[in-house]
Amino acid sequence: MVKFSDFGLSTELEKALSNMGFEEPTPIQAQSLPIALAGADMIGQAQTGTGKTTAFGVPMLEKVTKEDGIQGLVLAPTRELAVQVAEELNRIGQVKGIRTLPIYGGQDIGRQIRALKNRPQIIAATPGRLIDHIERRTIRLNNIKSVVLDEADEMLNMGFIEDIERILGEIEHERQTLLFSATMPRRIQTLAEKFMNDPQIVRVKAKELTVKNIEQSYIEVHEKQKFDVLCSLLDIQSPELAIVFGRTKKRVDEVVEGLIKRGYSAEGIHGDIPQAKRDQVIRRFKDQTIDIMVATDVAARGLDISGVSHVYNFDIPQDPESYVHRIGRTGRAGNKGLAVTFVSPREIDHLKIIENVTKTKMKKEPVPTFKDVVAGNQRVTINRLMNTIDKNDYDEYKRIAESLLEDTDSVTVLAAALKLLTKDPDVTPVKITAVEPLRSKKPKNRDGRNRSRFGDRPRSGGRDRKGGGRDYKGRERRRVKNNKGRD
Ligand SMILES: Nc1ncnc2c1ncn2[C@@H]1O[C@H](COP(=O)(O)OP(=O)(O)OP(=O)(O)O)[C@@H](O)[C@H]1O
Ligand SMILES: [Mg+2]
Repeated sequence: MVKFSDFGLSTELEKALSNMGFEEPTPIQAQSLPIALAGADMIGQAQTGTGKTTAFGVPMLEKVTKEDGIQGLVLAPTRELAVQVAEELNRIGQVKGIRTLPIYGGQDIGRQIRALKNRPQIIAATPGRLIDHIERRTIRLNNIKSVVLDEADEMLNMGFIEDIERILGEIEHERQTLLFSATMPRRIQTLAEKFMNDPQIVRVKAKELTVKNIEQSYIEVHEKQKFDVLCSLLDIQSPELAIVFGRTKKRVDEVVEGLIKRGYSAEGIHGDIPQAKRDQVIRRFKDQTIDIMVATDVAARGLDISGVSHVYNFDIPQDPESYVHRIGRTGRAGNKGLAVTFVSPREIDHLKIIENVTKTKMKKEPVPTFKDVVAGNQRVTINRLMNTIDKNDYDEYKRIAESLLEDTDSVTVLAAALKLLTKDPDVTPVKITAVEPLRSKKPKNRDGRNRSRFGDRPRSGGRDRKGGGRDYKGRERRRVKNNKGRD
């Protein structure tokens, strides 16, 4: 068995990893640590939730010193991911006194400039905001020793290539470059050839692109029925935490509104929601104040939130990569997860393409019936009742119970109590604007050029991660002109 102590790590980092409860390295960590620690450039591909952050974080943290200013740079496609990577690197790097600062669009730039005065050694950034800082000369990259492109393929999808070229152009001196993702479309090769120095490729061998511990199924459902089916599944499966993915921002807004109307605690996240609110939604989801997060693909990549037991694709994802990353928000670090994808009858071909590329098969499940929902709600009540019995904290009710049982038999009392406790299926009317089914196309055109014909996705790779007009004005204007703007 490989151990973290096999890699000659500094005692501080080895201790940090054991403090985090990491007993042994995951396969991607075991395979990439020797290469990355030796200083080589590397491309790492491994399934979602298998510890890629630590696989690149540890070599970077070993390389930087407390002095010398900013020496490590991680680029990530979304703001939430930049924040999360910074948190993880801070947790590991703390013992060595290494600080990582997240730098991302939508957050007050003055606040970031002040935070930079604390002299972090590592920056985890989204490309757009980093360029703002480079232009303002508030971040200098002349001491960078190591660069990581996390979710590199997604940054290409989003049209960040020019930004990345520009950033790496600022770091032309000798540096180590690492590139990580769960999916590696061929276009990555071009990026690697251009920016990396003879990179070694580490692929954790797996038959499927998705992890085994996620149970995958699909339900063939007409567009108009989707919302009711979602509510039925939420009642039947009662997820600990669930992420519902929708195709567009409007879709996300409408689903959130509908869920709230029917009494679920849900909030949405997409590119038009102000960053402060986005941060709040993630926080509230993490601490389980809300238990459903509805999102566009902005939340599909990299997010590691423990307790996410279910992923629902309210709309089938655009491409197989998106599917892999979306469902990968559950079933992380060896935990189990369940992913259900809604497919309208005309989208079955598209589903087959996803199955072929990911080399998986989704199990077809029937549309749940009213009876299933009632049974699901009853199960929830019984679980609650059993939990209460376990807690043994109901002495004050015992006397009332005894007096009730003097006049009525126990089965009747219990049945009435169960009925009272059990939620009726909520049929409050909810209207969700219908969208056209996704037409299947050969998945070869992934550069986003044709995306506008699907739903209301913006043209030109414009997934959905726009900075909301808050970024540094000059850049925002230029991006609008270039028709690519996010972050
Ligand atoms: N060696 C380890 N032992 C146990 N848990 C680990 C280990 N390494 C990482 N983890 C945990 O596994 C979870 C997933 O890690 P991480 O977010 O790095 O996955 P990932 O491979 O980057 O996934 P994605 O492709 O979705 O970005 C995290 O909660 C992390 O703390
Ligand atoms: Mg990751």
